[in-house]
This record gives sequence, C-alpha cells and structure tokens, in this order.
Amino acid sequence: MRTGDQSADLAIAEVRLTPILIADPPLLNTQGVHQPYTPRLIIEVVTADGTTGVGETYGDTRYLDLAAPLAKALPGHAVSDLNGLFTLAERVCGDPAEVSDSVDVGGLRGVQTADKLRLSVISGFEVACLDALGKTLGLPVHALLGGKVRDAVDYSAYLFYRFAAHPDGQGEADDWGAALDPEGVVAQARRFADTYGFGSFKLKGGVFPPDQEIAAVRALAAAFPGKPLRLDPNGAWSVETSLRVARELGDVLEYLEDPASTTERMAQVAAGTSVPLATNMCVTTFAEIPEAFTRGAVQVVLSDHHYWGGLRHTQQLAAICRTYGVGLSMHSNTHLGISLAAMTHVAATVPNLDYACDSHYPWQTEDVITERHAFTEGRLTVSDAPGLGVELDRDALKALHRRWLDDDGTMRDRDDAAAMRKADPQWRTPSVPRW
Ligand SMILES: O=C([O-])C(=O)C[C@H](O)[C@@H](O)C(=O)[O-]
Ligand SMILES: [Mg+2]
Repeated sequence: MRTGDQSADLAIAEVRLTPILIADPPLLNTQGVHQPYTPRLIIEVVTADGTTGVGETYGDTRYLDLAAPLAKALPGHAVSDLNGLFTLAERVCGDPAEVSDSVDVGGLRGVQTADKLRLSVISGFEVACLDALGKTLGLPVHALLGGKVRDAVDYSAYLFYRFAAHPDGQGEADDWGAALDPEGVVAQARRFADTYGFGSFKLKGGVFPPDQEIAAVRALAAAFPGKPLRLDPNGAWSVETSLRVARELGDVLEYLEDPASTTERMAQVAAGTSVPLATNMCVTTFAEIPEAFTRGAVQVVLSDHHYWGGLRHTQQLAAICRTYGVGLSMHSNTHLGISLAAMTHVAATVPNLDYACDSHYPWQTEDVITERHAFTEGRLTVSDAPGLGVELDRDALKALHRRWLDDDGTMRDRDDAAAMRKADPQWRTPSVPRW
C-alpha cells in the first residue's frame, strides 16, 4: 500500500465479489423470524498500484445479479470517480428481474424498486472506492467526505423479541435466551446497557398485539427512567391503533417508528399526535421526500447508506432534512464491521444527525474484519486511520464464503416468513394493517 501518494494510479485493476452467509439469531419482526444465516456481499476493489478497498452490502441473489456486471465493467475506472460509478451502474446494471411492490424483507425498508436495488449495490462499491482512495491518499473516509464534526458516534440498543433458538435447530447457539414478554425485553436491554453502555433503546415491534408491546415499552421506561425509547412495528398498525399507542406511550417515546405503512397513513397519524414519527419505510428514496415532508407525515428519517445509494447520498439526504426541519437518525439491519465502519464515518460528518444510530452489530457474532468494533458508553470512536480503518480477515471471509457455497440455496435469499414456517407451518407474511 502506498499512502499519501498524490501520483498513485487510482485506476481499478480488479474487483472481487464474495457472497457470504453470516450467522443471525432468531430475531422476530412482523414478517417472521430471521433465518439462521443471512446473505451479505463483500466487495473488494484493487487499484493498479495494489491498494485494496472494501465494501459491504446486501447479498441476496437479486443484488448479486446487479453487482456482477458492475464488477465486470469497473476495471479502468478511477476509484476517485464516484459520480462516474453511478453513470456506469445505470448503464451496465440493467433492470433487476424480480421487483415487486411488496415490502422488502431484507431490511423491511418499504417497497422494492429497481432503483433501490441498484443503489444498494452501488453503495457497497462506493464504500470500497472510498476505502481504496483514502488508503492511497493516507486519509480517513470521513476526511474524503468533508471531515468529521464529531469524534464519536452514538448508537442505540436494538432490542428484539426473540426465540431462544432457531425453530429448526439450525444456526449458531447463543446464551441470550428467549425474549417474548416485558421481563425478557428488559433483561435483554439490561445486558445491552451493561455490556455496551447504550443509553437509548429501540424495540422492534409488530410482533405481538399492541397492548403487549405497550407493556414492554412501559417496563423499559420503568427500568431505565428518562432514557430515550423507540418502538418500531414496521407499518403493522392501522391509523387508529397507531394513534392509540401514541397516546399511551407519548410520555416516554423519543419517536414512534413506522407505526403505519404508506405516507398517506403516516400523514394521518402525524396529524393526530405530537409524538414524532420516524421512518425507514415510507421515505427510502429522494422521490418519496416531497410528498412526505410537505404533508408533515414524518418528523425523523432513518438514513441508511446502503439503500440511499452510499455515503455521499446520505449527506445529501441530511441536507434536505435540515432544510425541511426534519430530524435524522440511522437505520440498520444485519450487517458486519465494514458497513458499521462506513456508517460511523458518514455519521461523523453529518452535523444534524440528531439521534443515536441503530445497529444490529451486537447481534452479529461473526465478522470479516480482523478487529471487531467495540462500543464504549454506547459510542464508537471515529477512526482517523486511512480509508475505513478496518482490515479484511481473509480466513474468516473464506470460511463464510464456504458456507454460502455449501448452502443448497435455502439461505441465499433472506425470507423471514419462510423461516417462521419452521415454527408454524401455516405462517404467511401478514397483510397490513395487521392490528
Ligand atoms: O425498520 C427497521 O428498522 C428495520 O427493518 C431493521 C431491520 O431490518 C429489522 O427489522 C430486522 O432485520 O428484522
Ligand atoms: Mg424501522
């Protein structure tokens, strides 16, 4: 690696795509339960003078299908030409075969569109290019994005109802036990607080009838007085139910996340409550912003560099939110340390990141980096090392890729409803509003 070399050859010589399967605990959401293993894609770009940058994104088949032509077209393209990366992707990626208007379970992030799939793929390449560029120039990614405005980024505990073990007995065992009632949720929160120092808590809801989830949030409020709390049923409730929950929990919620699906329903809920509404479902693209913001349907947007199209798009989203006086938080779903590094770099550059970011990372026991990120007092220190500041663990990558190769295809596309059918053969993705 040549650092600080202004005359380095930034042209991409090689791109490596490695699909992997990573262990995921039996976490519950409104669609079902997480699979024992979930797909991710690790992207490496190697410059002509041998610097390697790494990126990470979704690894389901439809993402792999778009990543392959982009990887093939990239050699010769400069890692510094990030605008050109988007143009190239539009030209070579084509339209994905399978796009539906159903909610994408790989992150429960609103409807699927061809653009969103493409942007999710580009984001992994953008991060890899920025990592390579930073390593070449001897600069951290946050410096390439304009510089950090904070030295540490706050994260929130991401609480889930969960089974003790996967219904089919597969997957990696852990010692968290089941969390299916308020006591279980509080015990989980306690462990998150003690181990990582998190000072705010989000409960993934939409799993049990609302009164049970209200009881769980009340129990959290009693156990952690004054701490910011969030509840996210992923659009499972009607407008009436959303308003009832907002009334009952208004005194303890920092925000209510996607209580109802669609901008229309969110606008109706927002009109009837002063509890801020957050979303990572009805505002997930720039095109969805005007209607939602002008109607006051959401007060907080959860950014996510994966599906917004990278770190620079996240900064653009932040600027629009600032303009409209809408708050900004950060969404997460099952991801590894490369993505957490990218999230932390961009979060460090956004002045109006008003809330602690979500991260699934504590639930992930496997990683492809040599040194895992460590939360202290619920925060991650922003790395000043060149690039992302992480190093790929090639042995781990190989082993997780081996798992992907050995899989018969059942785990290669995340399907929480199918995973739930192992426990309940009649289970179908619930239609919304569910309650
Ligand atoms: O709405 C959210 O915050 C998410 O969808 C985050 C995650 O994808 C989560 O719900 C999950 O993985 O079950
Ligand atoms: Mg959400």
